[in-house]
Amino acid sequence: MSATPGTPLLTVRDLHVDYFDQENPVHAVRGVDLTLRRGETLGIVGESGCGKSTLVTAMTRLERPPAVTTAGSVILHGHDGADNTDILRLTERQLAALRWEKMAIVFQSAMNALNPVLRLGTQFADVLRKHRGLSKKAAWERAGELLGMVGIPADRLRSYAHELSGGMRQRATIALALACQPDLVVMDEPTTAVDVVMQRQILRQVARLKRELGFSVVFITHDLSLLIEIADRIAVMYAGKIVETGPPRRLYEDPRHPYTTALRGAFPPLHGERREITGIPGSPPGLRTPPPGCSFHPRCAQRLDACDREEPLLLRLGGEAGDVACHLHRNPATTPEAEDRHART
Ligand SMILES: Nc1ncnc2c1ncn2[C@@H]1O[C@H](COP(=O)(O)OP(=O)(O)OP(=O)(O)O)[C@@H](O)[C@H]1O
Repeated sequence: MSATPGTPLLTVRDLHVDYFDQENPVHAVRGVDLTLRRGETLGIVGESGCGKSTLVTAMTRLERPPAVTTAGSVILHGHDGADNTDILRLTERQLAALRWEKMAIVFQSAMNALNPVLRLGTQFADVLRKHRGLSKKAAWERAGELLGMVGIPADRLRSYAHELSGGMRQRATIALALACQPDLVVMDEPTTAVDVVMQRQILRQVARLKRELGFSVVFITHDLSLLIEIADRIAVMYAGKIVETGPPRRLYEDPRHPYTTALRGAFPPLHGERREITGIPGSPPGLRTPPPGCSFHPRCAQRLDACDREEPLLLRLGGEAGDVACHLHRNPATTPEAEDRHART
């Protein structure tokens, strides 16, 4: 983990994931491009059903049938750009070597991540012995330190998951994810099952650990206000596509995509002035047959003639401002990925 902060850690290109559960599949991820830099927190936000979980499970090869990754690449960059690995091309054995050590995932429900019939210490020790080659005694000691990092006393190592509070369980899964000091920690709605006070405490702990240990985070939520507080960069996802990216401040003060504006209105800011909360009319489209053109057009108050016919490309806004895919913003310079895609179609 000594590589330079700010260099790319993960590059996702043109990722497509379908659920083949019926003759007409669900196109849950439809050509996603993303770059995660070392040491950064990238937030992915969107309403339920926009494809966030499908995206991160495909990126980490944790997707389950009937999900199939049909195209794309997910490059994990080695230190200083060397040893690039396409995660989608790895064998199960190669993947097993990456899991925990390079990337770990924290799911929404800690109960799913922790084994109910094993003591916490046994679960931590299993991972540490397998991936770190520690002796049983050293593994239990290290497990105690890891729990300590998230504010859980080491004597809880003897507890079973059901004996812990919801907040403690979630913090324990975060500690477990950090056991082998991975470069990447994916967090899929890690704080939805806990109350707001615990949520803040957990997020503060994650931010502190990230500063100390230097890992990168991909953080998924439907709450844009939360990401404004914790993310270095945000990607807004709608109907299986990234429709806007940018730094939190720009996205909050000057959202360009009408969907981002709608999401901002749907969640109260955690700090600052109080605003009226406005719901987003309608609901995200079914992804077996996504709407033509811009997928948001049926719900968009600002739609133009082209919106139900032409699909807007993700265009660069310039500098560090990010990208947007919306016909209201046709002028920004085309991204290299968009040009490349254009040339191929
Ligand atoms: N096992 C499955 N079989 C068929 N379709 C699925 C399956 N799982 C998810 N989908 C569909 O894939 C699309 C994306 O779902 P996904 O769970 O990735 O969205 P999400 O943004 O993570 O939502 P949430 O916040 O509710 O988890 C949705 O249309 C959903 O109905």
